[in-house]
Amino acid sequence: MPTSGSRARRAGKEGGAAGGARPGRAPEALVLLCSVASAAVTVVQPYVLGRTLDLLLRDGGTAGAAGRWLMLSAALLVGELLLDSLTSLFTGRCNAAWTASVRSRALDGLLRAVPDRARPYAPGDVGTRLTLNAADAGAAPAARAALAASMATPVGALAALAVVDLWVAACVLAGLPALGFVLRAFARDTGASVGAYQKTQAEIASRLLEAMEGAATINAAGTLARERARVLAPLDRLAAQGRHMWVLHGRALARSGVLVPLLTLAATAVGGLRLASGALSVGELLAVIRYAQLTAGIGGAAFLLGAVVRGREARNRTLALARVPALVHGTRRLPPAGRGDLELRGVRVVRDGRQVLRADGVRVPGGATAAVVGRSGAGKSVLAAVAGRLVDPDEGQVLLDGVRLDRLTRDALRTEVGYAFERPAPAGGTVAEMVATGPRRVSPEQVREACRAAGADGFVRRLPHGYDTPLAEAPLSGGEHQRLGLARAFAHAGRLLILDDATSGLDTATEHEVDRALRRSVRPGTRLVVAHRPSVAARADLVIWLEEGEVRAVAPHGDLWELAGYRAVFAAGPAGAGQAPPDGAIHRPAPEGARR
Ligand SMILES: Nc1ncnc2c1ncn2[C@@H]1O[C@H](COP(=O)(O)OP(=O)(O)OP(=O)(O)O)[C@@H](O)[C@H]1O
Repeated sequence: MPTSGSRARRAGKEGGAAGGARPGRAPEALVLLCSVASAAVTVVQPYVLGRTLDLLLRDGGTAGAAGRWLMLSAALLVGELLLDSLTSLFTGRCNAAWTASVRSRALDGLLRAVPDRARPYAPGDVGTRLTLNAADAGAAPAARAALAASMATPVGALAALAVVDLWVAACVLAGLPALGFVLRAFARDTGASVGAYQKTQAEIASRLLEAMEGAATINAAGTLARERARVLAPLDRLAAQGRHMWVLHGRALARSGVLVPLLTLAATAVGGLRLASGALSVGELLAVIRYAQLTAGIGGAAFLLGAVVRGREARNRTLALARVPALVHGTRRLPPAGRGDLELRGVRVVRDGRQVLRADGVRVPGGATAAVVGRSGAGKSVLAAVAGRLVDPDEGQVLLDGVRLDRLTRDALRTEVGYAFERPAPAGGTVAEMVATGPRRVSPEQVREACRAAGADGFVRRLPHGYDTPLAEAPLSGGEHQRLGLARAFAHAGRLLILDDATSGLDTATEHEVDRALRRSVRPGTRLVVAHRPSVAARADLVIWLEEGEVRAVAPHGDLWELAGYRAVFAAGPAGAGQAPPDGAIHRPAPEGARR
């Protein structure tokens, strides 16, 4: 039997494969082909040039064979230029295709991830991985192809050198190990330093985003200077890491910069001696000097090697997001006539080794509204997350109309179980699109109806372009934003709707109106409402009362209000402290099966 861990890992892999199709080897192969062709032309050029010179010296500048070789030299130059242009074009396309692929795989994995598992990745860190790191990772395949091709020039030049003169070739070959050593040392040292640099970049981005999110608090507390210092604290480390990278680069370039002229000089000396002894012609001397330069040019690979190493580190960082474990969905559907009976059986959730929720035998009958109540940190959001399968419990099961949530298809789960949160994500470009975005197809009329039910229609119509106002241009308060989130949940309501603090920004009167509209105008079903106000609990059919992660009782608010411990929850609560429940609510009986 697969463990939940192995299933989650498999889902991560599946998730990673589903989005951002890999561009395949074609773009890389085109870069390689053009670079190798260009390298071949580069290798042929010195021979043709040397031959042309020898013919010109022999024929004294008269037309004929020398003229043809001259034309060939010119054609090779033009050909090299064209091939270099094509290499640039294909490199750009290859980089773009791989960057898009790596980025979408990472984003796809992140969006499918179990929220708890994605929590360690701070928003700024994710931003850096998806932008800078994804671009570096995307540049690696073309750099790898160019690196392979860059080897073709020195290897081809060395072979050509051996054909023209073995002595000069032996002299150049003797100096090559030193260059190889320089490159190897560079690749080894630069890998570690690039990884550290990328990590620090992400750290600064994370701190900056945190500061932007808490800008109002920072302003109010007058801690701007301290916050600036906190955000920029890793800057010195980043600068040191950057300097270290440049030192490594510089050292590799300097070493190869000394070695290359030395090698060329030695080759020129040996070639000169061979010319003096009559073993080489003037044109051949020209060719061997150029070949020695090209062979020693292997040092230039340091730059490409740097890009490949940087790309490898960046790819690991970016694709770590694609490997965040995701939920695995089953194959079952819900019974069509089900009313939304919800049951938590032996549920246990553990975080950091601590039990944060235990709920056994908790039932909410189909069509009932259950308020989840408890002090801050009691486990209300954890229960809400488990009840709609945003996360799986560590033990136990959650059943909807008798079917385990983890056995449902993704489609069945997301069309039949909806959520609204305290801070809804702004999906879609315009206000109407935000409300319409979801698992169901929603008409403009349904969007307006949902907005009316959520108490959003009035302020939306007062926006500059009404429902077509882009969200970025809509000056919305926290409560208005929340109402749009509610409208989206209402428009897509399935048989279970979970509101996790989704009305905390609404005044009591508006909240009451929304509740009435929810009962009248939204598809009927079971509701689970995380509540801080006694008025909300009083309107619910039953209350799930949590204390320190344990279900203390499941009963109507009226019954529970008799208990001092229950009343104390609201006395300590953030809103509605000390309010008495409306009379009518106290005596309302719980629906059948709701009591424990
Ligand atoms: N991913 C997590 N890692 C560690 N602890 C967690 C995690 N998620 C929740 N917890 C802990 O579980 C407990 C319950 O959290 P939960 O968010 O459900 O509280 P809550 O009742 O909704 O509180 P509030 O009313 O303040 O929102 C808290 O102590 C919280 O720190």
